Amino acid sequence: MTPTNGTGTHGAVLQDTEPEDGSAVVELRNAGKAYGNIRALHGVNLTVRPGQVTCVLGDNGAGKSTLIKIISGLHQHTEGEFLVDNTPVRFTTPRDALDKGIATVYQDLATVPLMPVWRNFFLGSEMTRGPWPLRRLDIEKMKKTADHELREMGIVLDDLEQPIGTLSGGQRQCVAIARAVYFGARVLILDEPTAALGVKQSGVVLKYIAAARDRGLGVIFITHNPHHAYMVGDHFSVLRLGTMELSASREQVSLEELTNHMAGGTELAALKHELAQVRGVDVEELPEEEDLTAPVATAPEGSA
Ligand SMILES: Nc1ncnc2c1ncn2[C@@H]1O[C@H](COP(=O)(O)OP(=O)(O)OP(=O)(O)O)[C@@H](O)[C@H]1O
Repeated sequence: MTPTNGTGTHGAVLQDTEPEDGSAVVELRNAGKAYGNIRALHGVNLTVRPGQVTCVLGDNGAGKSTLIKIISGLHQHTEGEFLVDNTPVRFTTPRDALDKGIATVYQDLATVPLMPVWRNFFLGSEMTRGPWPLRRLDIEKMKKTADHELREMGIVLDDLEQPIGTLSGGQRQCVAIARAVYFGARVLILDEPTAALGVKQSGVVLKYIAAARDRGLGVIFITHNPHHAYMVGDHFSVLRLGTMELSASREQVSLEELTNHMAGGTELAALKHELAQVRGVDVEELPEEEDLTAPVATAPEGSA
């Protein structure tokens, strides 16, 4: 269900230009970004299609935040092209991205902890009723809609009146995902949604990432964790020091290869060698050196 009247202007606006053939909604072609003399991102190719999860992996400082900021309208690219629905764009504010249906769920979630769940669901896009100047918040409708939308995504909460701050981190992520879906996002950018979560909670969030994908959204899932990425990903892009080191579809890369790539095969092999010299450190569980340094196929450009 999508919003009709009275939902304000802050949610992502549903576009009626959904590509029918699974073609790219968002595409970066040789894109890059320099902050003054610092080149944070260079030569990056990324394709986001409806109904697919594109995972962007990378260690600290790899350029993940810079990439998100370009797509979500916080920063502009300084190299290459950024296309939405095959048309080159240059967003100047996050509002431009939202207008194209690109919603970002940041790690801090921008919620008001003491406000009820339903109130946070509509924060900044409240439903109202009655004519001006007697217009008031339509509390009943907001509660009912939030409840319906959360259930549609398979999220069942005991009480929507409870302050959102009392939910677990995973539940809050799920509410944010359901909210973006309701407000008509076509592309959902998730900034390390499982980073601060335990195993069970991460599983719950991964389930809703899959639910958003099944509802036809293109998802960009930013993560450090190759295991989480592999559970839901259709395509994997690994950034290292601002460049894209690997771009491969699920068929082209195994979890083991992805993990080795993320770990930085050569560095980990060197670390294993060093750790082997330290008494009391068991290096048996680490992969063999030849596995760590084995090259992984990089998909040809445009095969995303
Ligand atoms: N506003 C800025 N001004 C100057 N340099 C920046 C700025 N933002 C990021 N950088 C640099 O760009 C590079 C990429 O940073 P970015 O934050 O995109 O990486 P990241 O993969 O998101 O890292 P993390 O996981 O630690 O957040 C880093 O070397 C960083 O120091």
